[in-house]
Amino acid sequence: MMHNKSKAIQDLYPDELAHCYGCGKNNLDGYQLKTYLVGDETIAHFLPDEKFTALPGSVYGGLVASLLDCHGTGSAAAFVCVQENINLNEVETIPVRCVTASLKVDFKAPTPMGVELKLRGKLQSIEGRKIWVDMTLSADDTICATGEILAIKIKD
Ligand SMILES: CCCCCCCCCCCCCC(=O)SCCNC(=O)CCNC(=O)[C@H](O)C(C)(C)COP(=O)(O)OP(=O)(O)OC[C@H]1O[C@@H](n2cnc3c(N)ncnc32)[C@H](O)[C@@H]1OP(=O)(O)O
Repeated sequence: MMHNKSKAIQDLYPDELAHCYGCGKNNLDGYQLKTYLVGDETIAHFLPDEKFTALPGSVYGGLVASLLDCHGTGSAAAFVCVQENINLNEVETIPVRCVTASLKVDFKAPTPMGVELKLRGKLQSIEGRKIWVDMTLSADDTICATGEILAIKIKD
């Protein structure tokens, strides 16, 4: 997948904060989701293994929520950097880390197995340490789930 030359947000997390099961580069058993800042939105792709089946042929909702969770915190960190004029192409590690305070998921359609899923994130607003991001998770051209996250920027 081409995402210009930018690194994934999660690959910029410092090693001591890169163990998340959903997106930590240092968690070899985890999903290792990769979120990229592309223009004014964030993108990630994920192909679920069959073990994440709910009903035959469809992806279990907990995985969908996990992907939105990790894409949301990564997106929030990226949007804070944009606001603070931090160029992600010029840093070795990202100086911002966000955790999930609240996550809302709406399941719109069954998420099919065997299709690469696409996650997109758009900044809704930033208020102090609070960052709200709107997300979609799609398979081909169908939006299977939408998500809204409130992420909190961790204090230094
Ligand atoms: C130093 C390093 C630490 C290590 C970090 C590990 C990072 C890696 C982890 C990787 C994770 C990967 C991703 C994952 O999976 S993260 C895993 C799931 N998330 C968690 O486990 C987070 C658990 N919660 C907390 O740790 C704290 O509650 C946090 C850090 C979120 C805030 O506690 P903190 O003491 O910092 O701040 P605050 O309480 O003053 O709140 C701040 C503002 O936010 C508002 N608010 C809060 N909650 C809600 C809510 N539910 N709805 C609406 N609003 C809410 C609150 O009113 C306030 O607003 P205002 O009054 O200012 O207007």
